[in-house]
Amino acid sequence: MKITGVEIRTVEIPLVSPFRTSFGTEDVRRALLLRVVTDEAEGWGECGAGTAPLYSSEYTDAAADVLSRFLIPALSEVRDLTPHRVAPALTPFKGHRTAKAALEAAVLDADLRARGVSFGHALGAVRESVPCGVSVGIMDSIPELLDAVAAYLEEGYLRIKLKIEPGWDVEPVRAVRERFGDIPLQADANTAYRRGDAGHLAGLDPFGLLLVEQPLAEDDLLGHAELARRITTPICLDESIVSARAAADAIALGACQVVNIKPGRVGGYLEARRIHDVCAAHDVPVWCGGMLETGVGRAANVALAALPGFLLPGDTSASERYYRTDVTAPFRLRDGHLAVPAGPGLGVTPIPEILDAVTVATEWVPF
Ligand SMILES: CSCC[C@@H](NC(=O)CCC(=O)O)C(=O)O
Ligand SMILES: [Mg+2]
Repeated sequence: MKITGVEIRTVEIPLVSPFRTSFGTEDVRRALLLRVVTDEAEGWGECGAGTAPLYSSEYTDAAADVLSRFLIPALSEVRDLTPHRVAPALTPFKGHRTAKAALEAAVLDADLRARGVSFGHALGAVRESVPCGVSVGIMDSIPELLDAVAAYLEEGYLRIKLKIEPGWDVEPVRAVRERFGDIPLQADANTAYRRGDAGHLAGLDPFGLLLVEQPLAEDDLLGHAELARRITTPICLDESIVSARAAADAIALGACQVVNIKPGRVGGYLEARRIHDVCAAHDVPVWCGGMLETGVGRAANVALAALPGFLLPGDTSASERYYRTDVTAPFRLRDGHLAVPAGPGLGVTPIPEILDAVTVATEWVPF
C-alpha cells in the first residue's frame, strides 16, 4: 500500500441539543476527519478530541496542528508502512493520543478496504450487533431529566448513564430510580469529585448503580483505590485509562472494577484491543465509551464493542442521539442494538455533499 497523502478536514456539526457535563456544555461538535489516500483505497479516521481542552489536554485545533506538522510527516518517512507500524512510528511524539488514533484508524481503514476485510473482523468481533446505552447530560431540573430518560427508554436504549457533578448527583439518581425502577443505570462524574467526597459518594450506594465512572482526577489511582474501599458502587475509570499499562496498574491497585475503553483516549483501536485483552485476563468487564463521534468514528467503535470482553452496553448510541444529519448513513437503534458494519474497512463512508456542508477547513498533507 502506497500512501500519497492525508487530508485533514475540520468539521462543525450542531448537536440536536446541548450536552452538559461536569466540565462544560457542548452544543456544536468540532471534529477532525482524516482521509488517507493510497494507490489502492482511501481510509477514514476520526479524532475524538473536544473543541476545548476540558475532557483532556487535547483539543481539535491542536490535533490538526500536530498531525500536519509532526505525525503525518513522520509516517511519510516509514518504509513499507502498515497499520501496525503507525503507533511505533509516532511514539517519539508525546501525548496527542486522539490525533494518533485518528491517523492509525485511517491507515487501518485504507488497508482493510484494499484487502476487503471489515474492521470488526480485523479486531476480532464475535457479534453482529452490540447492545447500546445512552449518555444523558446534566439538566436544569429533575422533571426535564425524567422526560429525557423516558424518551431514551422509549427509543429502546438498554442502559442509562447520567452525568453527575457536586449538586447534581444523589437526587437525580434517586429520581430516575424511583420513576423507572431497576433499569440498568450508571453515573459519570468526569473527575468532578475529590477524595474528601467519599462519604457523599457513598450516598449513591443505595441505588444499585452498575458503576460510577471517573469520580476523581485522572491521575488519582490511589484515591480511586481508597474510594473503592469506602463505597459499594463499582468504580469504572475513563480518563485515567490512557494505555494498556495504565489499565493493568489501575486493576492491580484496585482503583477500578470496570473499564470504559475509548480508542481515541488510548491512541488507537489496536491499543484499545490490548486494553480489552488486559481486562479480560483480569475478569474486568469493559464497555465502549464515546466522544460524540460522527458515523466515521461510530462505525469503528461499534466494531470494537463487538469484541468478546465488551460485556456491558456502551455509549454507542444512534446517530440521532447527537446529530440531525450524520456525515455517513445514520446508525439506527434496533431493539436496543446497533448493527456492526460488515463491509470492507469501516463499512461506511462520508457522504460528499453532507461532508462538504459541515467542513470548515481542509488541509492536504502530501507524503
Ligand atoms: C463531551 S463528553 C465526552 C466524554 C464522555 N462521553 C460520554 O458521555 C458519551 C458521549 C457519546 O455518547 O459519544 C465521557 O466522559 O464518557
Ligand atoms: Mg466518561
